[in-house]
Amino acid sequence: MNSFGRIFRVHIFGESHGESVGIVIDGVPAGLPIATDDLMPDLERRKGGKQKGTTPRQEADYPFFKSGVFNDKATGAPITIFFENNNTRSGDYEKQRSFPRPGHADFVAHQKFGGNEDFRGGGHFSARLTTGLVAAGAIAKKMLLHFTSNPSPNERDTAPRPGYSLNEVSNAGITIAAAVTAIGGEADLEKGLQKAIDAKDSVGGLVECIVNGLPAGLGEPFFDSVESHLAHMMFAIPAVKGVEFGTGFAAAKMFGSQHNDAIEDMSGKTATNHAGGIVGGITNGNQLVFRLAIKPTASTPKQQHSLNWETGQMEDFAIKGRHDLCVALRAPVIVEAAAAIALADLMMLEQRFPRVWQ
Ligand SMILES: Cc1cc2nc3c(=O)[nH]c(=O)nc-3n(C[C@H](O)[C@H](O)[C@H](O)COP(=O)(O)O)c2cc1C
Ligand SMILES: C=C(O[C@@H]1CC(C(=O)O)=C[C@@H](OP(=O)(O)O)[C@H]1O)C(=O)O
Repeated sequence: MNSFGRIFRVHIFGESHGESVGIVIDGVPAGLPIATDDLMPDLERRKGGKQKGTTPRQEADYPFFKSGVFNDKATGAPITIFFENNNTRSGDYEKQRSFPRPGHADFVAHQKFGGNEDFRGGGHFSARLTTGLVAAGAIAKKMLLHFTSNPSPNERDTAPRPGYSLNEVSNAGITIAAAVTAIGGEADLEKGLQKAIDAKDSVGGLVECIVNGLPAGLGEPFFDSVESHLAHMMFAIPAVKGVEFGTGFAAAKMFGSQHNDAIEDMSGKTATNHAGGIVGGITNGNQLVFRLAIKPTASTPKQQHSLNWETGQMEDFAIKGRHDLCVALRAPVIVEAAAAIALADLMMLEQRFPRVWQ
């Protein structure tokens, strides 16, 4: 339902204009140091109103720890974090209620939940809920940073299992970085955004994510391939409409001899990385690379023609409110968090974390 993961498991809750949004995280190893300051940098990156083209709705996004943290360390019990919603303007949504927004979840929410849904600000569908994802992601990132293939002597008793030596070059932990690489097809992001501003419309974008330091051997050949696990998580991010790994869709236009990544040595290092770090559903120890297509914001300022479900007619209307002109701008930190959560779960499934937290 609203949960993801098997060992490092998250459960997301809240509504954009309700009292709060947040996340429950199960499976965080006891003893992992956790402080508000660990979460704040990523929560700041996610906030609206800090760069041109993002929503002017500003919230404190201060994480309240409600359970699972004691003396600044994870207790091993579920961690509950919540964020208050204080800067809501629900009137905008009441006024526009007769038009279920095309591209947003108003219509499907109504069909599925029979009018009981909290529609204000998109309710439970809103990107407001990604605050919880980013908080859980910051904790997952911290766990991943501790991964080292070359543990210090006191960690050796629970060191990574033998048989997983392929390309285990990471002594710097697993690091994740995502960035916007295009807006509306323009590599010059400023230009892409300006085009939308000039057209008084919203615009889509491309986000690329790179993970370094992953060991080989994560994932399973079929249903639990790393691509499946990551894509499952990535499609939970509102407005994500496509995911490709490595060369992705462009691979369909290549010869095998071009696409194959020559293996250079017994570490498994490859000369090229068309595979994007995953072969047979399993990480091969090379850099993990994937890209996401992010659709243009549904709530565009441009006039639209769609159903007024009170009159039963298609009519012109325009959405007034505080919206992101380009969702992709705030997406990278969410993508990193989503990747960190999915990968922390895979690492725990493979028992790849040395026991470093007391
Ligand atoms: C960071 C971020 C910010 C978003 N901001 C808005 C917004 O201001 N207005 C809007 O209509 N949609 C916004 N969205 C997208 C909607 O939440 C999303 O399109 C909607 O829930 C329907 O889900 P779907 O696009 O995945 O089908 C945002 C998404 C993200 C990731
Ligand atoms: C509040 C956030 O983003 C919101 C995401 C969003 C949507 O439809 O997804 C719609 C807007 O909501 P509102 O109309 O209440 O301002 C954005 O501001 C946030 O990210 O914290």
